[in-house]
Formats: sequence, C-alpha cells, structure tokens
Amino acid sequence: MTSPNATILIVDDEPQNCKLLSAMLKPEGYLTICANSGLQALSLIASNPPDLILLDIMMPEMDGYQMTAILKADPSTANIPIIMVTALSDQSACLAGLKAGAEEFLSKPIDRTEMWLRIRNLLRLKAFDDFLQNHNALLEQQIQERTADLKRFRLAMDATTDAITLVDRATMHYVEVNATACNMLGYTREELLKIGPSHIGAGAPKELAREYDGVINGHSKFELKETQLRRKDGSEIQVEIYRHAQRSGNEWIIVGVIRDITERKEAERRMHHLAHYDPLTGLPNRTLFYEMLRKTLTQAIESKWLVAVLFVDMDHFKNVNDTLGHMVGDELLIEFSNRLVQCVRIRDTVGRMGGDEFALILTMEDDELGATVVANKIRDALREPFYLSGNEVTVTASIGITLHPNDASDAQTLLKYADTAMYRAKHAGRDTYRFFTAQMNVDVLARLEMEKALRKAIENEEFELYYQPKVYLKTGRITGVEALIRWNRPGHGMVSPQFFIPVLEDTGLIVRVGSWVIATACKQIALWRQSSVGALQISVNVSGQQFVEGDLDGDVISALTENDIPPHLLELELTESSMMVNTERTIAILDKLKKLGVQISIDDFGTGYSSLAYLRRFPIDKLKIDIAFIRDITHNADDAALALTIIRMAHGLKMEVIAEGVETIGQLAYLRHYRCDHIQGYYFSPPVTVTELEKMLLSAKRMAAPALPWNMYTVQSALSV
Ligand SMILES: Nc1nc2c(ncn2[C@@H]2O[C@@H]3COP(=O)(O)O[C@H]4[C@@H](O)[C@H](n5cnc6c(=O)[nH]c(N)nc65)O[C@@H]4COP(=O)(O)O[C@H]3[C@H]2O)c(=O)[nH]1
Repeated sequence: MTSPNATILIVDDEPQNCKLLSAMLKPEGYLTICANSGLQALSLIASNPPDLILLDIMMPEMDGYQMTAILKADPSTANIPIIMVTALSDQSACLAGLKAGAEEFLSKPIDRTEMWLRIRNLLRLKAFDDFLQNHNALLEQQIQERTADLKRFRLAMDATTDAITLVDRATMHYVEVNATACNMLGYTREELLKIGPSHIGAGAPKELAREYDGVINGHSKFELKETQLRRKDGSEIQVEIYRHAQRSGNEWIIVGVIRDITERKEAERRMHHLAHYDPLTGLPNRTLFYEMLRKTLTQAIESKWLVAVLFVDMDHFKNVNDTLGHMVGDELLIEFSNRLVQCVRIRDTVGRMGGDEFALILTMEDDELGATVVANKIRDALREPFYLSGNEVTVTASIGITLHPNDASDAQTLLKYADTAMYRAKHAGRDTYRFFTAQMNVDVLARLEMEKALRKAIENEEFELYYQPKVYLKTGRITGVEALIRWNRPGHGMVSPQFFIPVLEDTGLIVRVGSWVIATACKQIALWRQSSVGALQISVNVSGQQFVEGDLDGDVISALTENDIPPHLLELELTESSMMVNTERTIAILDKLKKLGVQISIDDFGTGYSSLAYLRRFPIDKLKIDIAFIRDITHNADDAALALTIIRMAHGLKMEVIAEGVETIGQLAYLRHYRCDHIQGYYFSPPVTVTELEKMLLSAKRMAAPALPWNMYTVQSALSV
C-alpha cells in the first residue's frame, strides 16, 4: 500500500524520538502509532497490524533484534516491513538487524528524504507482496476446489459399471481409463496408459483411425458399436462401445464408454437356440428347418440343383412311449435322431418337426437316386436294435419323399407333399418309403373333402348300424350280432367303414361317432327285448381313442341305464393295439365295465404283437381270431396251426373263441372240429340292416333248432336257412 494513510508503527524507548519521527511522517500523510517498548509494540501489532514498523534497536527488556525475530517468525506478521533505526553507526549492527529479518535500516540522525524513500519503496514492495499472497491464496483455493472436483469425478468414473476410456486421436493411445476399464481388460491403469485400443483387439490402427475420424467429423455424434476386445490374459470379451469426440485444445479425445455384454449375448444366444433348436435332440426345430429349406431352395434355383425333402415318421412310437414310459421314449428319439444324422452328408439338414416326426433336406446334383439311397440307408440303420435303459427296442420308419423342382418349389408345399407321401408309406404297411405323386395330392384333397363331409354327417345323423350275426356252433343259433357302422353319404350311397373309420380316427371324430354307436346299439337291444326278438347281445367296435380322449365308461353306463338293459347284452370289441395305448387307464376302465357285467372281446386277435401273458392283465371274455388266419385255414398248415393254438390257449384261460370271416363250409368244418365256440362270416350272413336281421332272427326262431351233430355237412344244412 503506497497511499499516504498507511499506518506506521514507531517503536522507540525514547518518546522524544517517537514524536520526532511522527512529526516527520505526518506531513506525508502517514498515520503513526508509537510504542515505547518491544512488548507494547507486540501487543499493538496483535490488535492492529501496521503497514510498516520503524524500530529502534537499542531498547531495554527487548531490543529491536529480538522483536524482529519474533515478528518474522510469526506468519501473520512476517510480511510487515521493518526498518531498523539505529544510532549505531557500525556496519555489524546494521547487518545484525538485517540478519534478524529487518528489511532496511536507517542511521540516526535520520535523513528525512532517505526515510521517505525507504518507507515508500518498502510499502510498494509490501503492497505487491500482499497482492501476490492474496493471489496465491486464491489460486490455492481454486486448485483445491478443482482437485476436489477431480476426485469426485474420478470416484464417479471408477464407480460406474461401464469402462470409460479416453483416447488421444493423434497418438491413438489411452490418456485416461477408469477402474472398471482396468478390471474389465485385466490391465493396470499404468499399463493401459502405455497402449491404445488397437492393442486390445478393438481394430487395426488404420481402421480405428478412420472410425474415430467419422465420429470427429460428426457422421455420428454418438457412435454405438458391438465388438470383441481381448483381455490381457488373451480371453475375449463381448462389448458394446459408445463413442464420442471431445475437443481438447487442438487435439481430439475419443471418449469411449464400454459395456460388457457377454452375458446378454449369451442369453441372446440361448434364446435363439431355444427358438430354433429342439431341446431334446439338439436338431433344428420346425421353424429353423423351414428357414433352412427356404435358403436351400433359393441356392438350388441359382445353381440348378435338385432338392429332396424327406419326411420321416417313426412307426409305432406311441407303443414304446406307452409301454416303456416317456423317459425311454425320449431316449429313443435322441438315438433315432443320431442315426438319421449319420445317414446324411454334412451339407444335408436333419430337423425335428415335433413328436416322432423328422425331416431331411438333401441337395443333389443328379437325379432322385440320392433320395432313395438315403431312405434305404435310414431303413438299414434302423435294423440294429436300440438299447434303451436296459430295454432292447426295434423300430422302423415310414418315409415320404418329395422333390424340387419336380413336385413344388416352395418350402411349405414340399413339406406338405413329403408328409402326404409319408402317410402313403404308412398305409403301404410301414417300414418303407414313397415318392410324392400328383395322385396323392388328389387323394389328400379327397380326404379333406371326406373329413368335411364326415363332420356334416355327424350333424345330419347320416350313420346307420348294420348287424352281422354270430352263430354258436354247438346249437347253430344266432347268439349275438356285431354292430358295423355304415355311412349313407348323400350322392355316394352306402360307404364302407374301411374308407371313413381311418379318417374319423385321424381327426379324433371317432370319439363322438363311437359314443353314438354305443348309444344306438343299446337302444336297439332295448327295442329287441321289448319285441318278439328278445334278448340279443350286440358287440360294438371300440377305438383306442375312446379310452384315452373319450369317456368310454361314462358313455357305456349312461347308454345301459337310459335303455335299462342288462350289461351282459353289450360286448365291447377292442383291438390289441388299442389296448396298448395308456394301458393302466385302459385296464381300469375295462375292470369297471367288466364288474358291471359288460362283455369284453379282443378283435383281430393274432395280428398284434402282444403276448397272451400281457393280455391276461385285461379282463377278457372272448378272443376273435383275425380273418387273415381264417382265410387260408383249410390249405395253409401254419394258419390252421395258429388258429388251433389260439383256440386251445383261449380255452385254457377260460375264454371263448370266435372266428371272423368264415366264408366256406371247409373253414366252418375245421373250426367246428377244433371246438371253436362261435363263427361270424359271409358263410352264414354278411352284415345286414335291422329289418333283414329281424327277419332272419324271427325265421330262425320259428325253425326248430336241434343240437347240431358234429358233422360239417349237417352244419351247412342247419345254418343255411
Ligand atoms: N371278406 C370277408 N369279410 C367279412 C366277412 N364277414 C364279415 N366281414 C367283414 O369284416 C369286418 C369285420 O369287422 P371288423 O373286423 O371289426 O372290422 C371293422 C371295424 O374295424 C371297423 N368298424 C366297423 N364299424 C365300426 C364301429 O362302429 N366303430 C369302430 N371303431 N370301428 C368300426 O371297420 C372294419 C370294417 O368293417 P366292415 O367293412 O363292416 O367289415 C366287417 C365285415 O363286413 C367274410 O366272411 N369275409
């Protein structure tokens, strides 16, 4: 401070000296304070620090040196300039004063001009010093604030779960990285600051520089990129990087926010796999198979390849599932799919369409022979049994084949045609393959047409029951009839069940129709009971689906109750295969009905694969020998022996035996000779209408029925009434 009203403290034990100096200074505008001892001076300084001190050296108690030393040692007073005033003229006293910390000295007698000059200069210096000190303090404060800001920023940066990196575009090196970046990449901060992103696999330097320039030039303000980085240990990490360019002086800094998306990518991969692959076999599922087929077809059209689509369906898989359980069923599907894969080349595709259905895509350069070769390979591969959880299982497959471009050019139609051809293979007896033909398409359309017509037939009650008599061989009398359904299809006449039962089975409509048959048969039994026909047993055919999807016991019980008929007048005919479906449930239902008195018979016996021991679990009253064994019974020794074995076995198990499809007197004679209980067949009567049957029954009743002699010729005359 150079202003004249600066405060100057004059310290001198001689009050006269103080006055004198004050008098010298006041005209210059300075304010003066006087202290007559060192101690008084210190106390004044503490309460009101002066801008300058004129200090006498030689004072009692505390001399000028001591006081100077005290003031200079204290930071709050150290910058107050001190001018030593001394009467001593020797150099050493002056030097001692300067050594103690005084800035200047004046010798008595004091030269006024010299004093003003020294005071003015020292005050100027002090003002500058004060300014510097204030400025430094401000700077210090600013630095402290910035440091605190930086610390907070650093903490925030390090606390984020994303890695943050700053890359100098000029050097392509990292200039800053946060703790997450170090953890994520496995480097220390110091190591990272010595390298750049190209060292960790973010891209070749040139390519990266091009990308950064794109960000800098504002092609994209924020740029998002998915890529892989390499950790220090060499492992790969999947990341997503947001990039942003930040100017720093003349340079550009590329700020990168890096997120580890390894888990997300893995989840996406799993989701994709789940959506496109069958979890059991690991094969492409229907969706992916379609996609692959579409791609193959596009390529095939360009390259003029031939593409074959094979639809493969395991035969009788349901039996394995039902008899050995789902675990074994699953094992079989896995093993089966493995064998399919081994039958094709790497470039071919195998997919699982669902259940026991698989499909193959084969690309071929020549003709369809390749498809035949693969179909035969599959059949051969299945010759070897499967060993599944201790069970030896042998299965076959039915295969449908369709070709691009011969049959169709789009994926959906090709698969549909392959499926159609597969059904043909099934109908041809399974364990075979069929190529799709145009005729099959016609058949499929006809079948769809039939399905539509059958739904209408149910609504319009177009079904009718025919009845075929069963004759008891000991008496020659009709002891029962089998109800056989007919469809009086408008415009087509009477349709045989052979044509429409399979369609009813495939569509599940058999459940509704089956329950209609039971109700109608029971109504007929009741009508006959009330008429002169009397009590007559009717047997009805029951489909396996009526056990599984329908309410067979409910249907039977309500039909019996509603018509108030004795249960033994109703017989259920089941095929062996229908009994193999959901065995435990089937047995429970049959036991319940058997207890009521309903009769149970096995139809088409001998065609299934079940052993008699297995069948003994079911409450069976009667076995019906299949027509296939009866047909050649008189001239095929095997068939004759088989029929005989069935008769003996059934009798041994206290069951009755009936032979179906008896057409000739020879067949009748053989069966009668070997004590078959009943016969049914054209020899006696084909299935007939109710009216025709009633006529037959009433006339037979009128006819005396003598016990038949054990002679086939008299049997003939007795039966052909
Ligand atoms: N060659 C020859 N055939 C004879 C002779 N005697 C009878 N048949 C025929 O053999 C079939 C016997 O019936 P199925 O084995 O139960 O075979 C039946 C049965 O499996 C099924 N079916 C018929 N009605 C029903 C029904 O109401 N429900 C169910 N689920 N299936 C039925 O349709 C099949 C065919 O029935 P249909 O065409 O009526 O054919 C009947 C009958 O007309 C003969 O001496 N020689």
